[in-house]
Amino acid sequence: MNDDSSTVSQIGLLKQKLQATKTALEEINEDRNSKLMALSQFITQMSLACKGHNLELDNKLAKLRVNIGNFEHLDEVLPELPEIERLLKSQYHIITTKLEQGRTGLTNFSRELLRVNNLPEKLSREISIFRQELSKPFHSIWEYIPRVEQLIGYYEQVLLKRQHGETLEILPIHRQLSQELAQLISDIEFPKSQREQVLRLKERLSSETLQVEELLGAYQTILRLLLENIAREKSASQEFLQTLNDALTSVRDIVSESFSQTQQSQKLKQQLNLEINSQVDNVLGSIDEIDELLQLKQKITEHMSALQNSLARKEALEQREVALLQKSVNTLRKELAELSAETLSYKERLFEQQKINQLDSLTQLPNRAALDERMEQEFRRIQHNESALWIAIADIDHFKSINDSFGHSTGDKTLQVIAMALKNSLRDTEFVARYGGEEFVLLIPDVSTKDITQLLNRVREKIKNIPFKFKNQRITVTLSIGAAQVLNGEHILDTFERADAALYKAKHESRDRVIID
Ligand SMILES: Nc1nc2c(ncn2[C@@H]2O[C@H](COP(=O)(O)OP(=O)(O)OP(=O)(O)O)[C@@H](O)[C@H]2O)c(=O)[nH]1
Repeated sequence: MNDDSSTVSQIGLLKQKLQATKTALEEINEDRNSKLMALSQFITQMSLACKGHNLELDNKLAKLRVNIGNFEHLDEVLPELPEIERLLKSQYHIITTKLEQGRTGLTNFSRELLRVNNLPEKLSREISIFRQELSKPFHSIWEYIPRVEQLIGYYEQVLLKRQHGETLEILPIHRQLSQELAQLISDIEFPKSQREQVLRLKERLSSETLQVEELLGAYQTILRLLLENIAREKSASQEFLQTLNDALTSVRDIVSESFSQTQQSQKLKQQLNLEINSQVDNVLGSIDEIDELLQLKQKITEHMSALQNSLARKEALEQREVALLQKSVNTLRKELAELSAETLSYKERLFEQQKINQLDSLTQLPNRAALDERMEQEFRRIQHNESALWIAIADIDHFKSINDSFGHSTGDKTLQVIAMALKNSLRDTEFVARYGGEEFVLLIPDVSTKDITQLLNRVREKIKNIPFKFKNQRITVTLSIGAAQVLNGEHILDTFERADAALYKAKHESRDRVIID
């Protein structure tokens, strides 16, 4: 009984141990399975991260993932591991090299961005800091991507700046080009209809706030206006030439028609003359031959009626000739009247153009071309009647400072006021032209050496007394004037040189004065 009971208790104990072992085994299995599951998940993540870099590695990781999920195939996993490890190492090396290359690429690209002209200071500073940060190596692709994004952002800012032109600062070369264009515009005479637009353009070209795009636009506009003018002038000339050609063609047709008609009439007349002569001969013959008075009378009457008939035909022919001639003359007159009207209007247009070409568009004073012409005329005149002629060159003092302090358009208005004042201070026989910039040339005939100083000082004082007020500031504008008289035997251009030298002296003797050579 005791043996039995001890056996039973041992079995019970063993049962308990077995149960405990079973439970422990189940726990081990559970633990193993959950670890394998975690490992499988890790491999899944890893294969996702590596996917696409290396096909062999992708396959191996996929197989590993499947085998790890299946305990029976675990021993197939182990031999694969060293190979997977090798592939992973090589992949790491490849990625590190690529990241390094990427970092060099970003560094180079950011350097190029920094070289873009006129980068805003803030952007340039940001890119420099970015470049400093790039000096540290990247450890993963996740560090690389934000850098690329950052650099793209900088690039966008540079592009935007270019597109909107917000900060495309105007360089000295642009300023020089705009000054040259403004000067060119001043030298070209535009028709009245375009003057306002050209003046506005000129104002913008001299403005401190001029943009590069505006400069390009100005070039484009001026070219367009010039082309329009050339086309208009060309078509006006073509029209005139066409009218002239048509008129000449119809004159030629009329002349040749009337010539051929005259030739035909001439032939007919010759025939009629022959007829008339032979009829007169017949009359004379009959007088000689016929003695019988009655018979003679009859014969002569016959001849006379034939003669009358021929004379009437001749008269009709001559009347037709006169009528035709009259018609030709009328047609010719009409053609010539039309042609002369056309010529007159063309001449007026040419005259208008010539006037435009000789006027300075800003001040409406005669320009340099007009001055050259007038100097030649005056020179011829004084050689002919040996009278006096003075050339005076007047230059506004420190004009640049007016532009600089109050703006170019104030400078323009000042030039207009001074031009008007100069014109009004001269007599009809005297002449003033805008020579260029802030320089004016006066041609003064028939004034003695004694009076010229007084006259020019009066002009100088007149300008000085103009009450200019810019930005509520009273400004006195003065002139320096140099003058010379054309001497006997001297060419007028040499006189001009002397007047210019006198002006130079006036400028160097503290300005606001007249110096006579
Ligand atoms: N507003 C305006 N300025 C002009 C025009 N033509 C020339 N100028 C300006 O005239 C100025 C002439 O300057 P400078 O030659 O240095 O002479 P200045 O300042 O008058 O000095 P001085 O002649 O030595 O007394 C320049 O700034 C030109 O840009 C124009 O049509 N309009």
